[in-house]
Amino acid sequence: MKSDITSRKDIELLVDTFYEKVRSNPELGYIFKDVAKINWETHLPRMYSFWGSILLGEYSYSGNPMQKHIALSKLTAITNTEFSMWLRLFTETVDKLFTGEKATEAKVRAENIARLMMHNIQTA
Ligand code: HEM
Repeated sequence: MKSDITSRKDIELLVDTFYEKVRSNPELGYIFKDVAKINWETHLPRMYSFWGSILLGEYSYSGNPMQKHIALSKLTAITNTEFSMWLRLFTETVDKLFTGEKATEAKVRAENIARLMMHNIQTA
């Protein structure tokens, strides 16, 4: 039976599963591989900290995601199409693995941040 997101282990499972999907997605994978040339060994722990801070109150993340995504959008198109796909994969991952208050919060926060990112990219 599925349960809620309650531990660092849950966050790591969520993030790992989500980025597995992202990496093999035709619309998103190349942005990470070819445009940002991501180092997964550093990116994944940053994302554990990001979601751990949002959902578990860890205070372990420091960074400026808005600035990073604006910079990225100058290198490749990041439009409603890419954001919709990102959100679809994120929602699918949360729903496949978890259920509960934190699981819902994860989806709501992702949607709100995505909306703000889109707005900032479009007006940058
Ligand atoms: C189309 C949608 C998105 C794409 C293609 C995308 C892509 C990327 C890429 C390539 C990076 C690595 C940047 C770098 O290290 O140079 C990154 C970092 C990051 N992304 Fe996204 N992203 C998207 C949406 C989102 C959303 C909606 C969120 C939050 C809910 C998010 C949160 C983050 C965070 C926290 C980082 C780490 C920033 C840091 O290094 O501190 N991203 N993203």
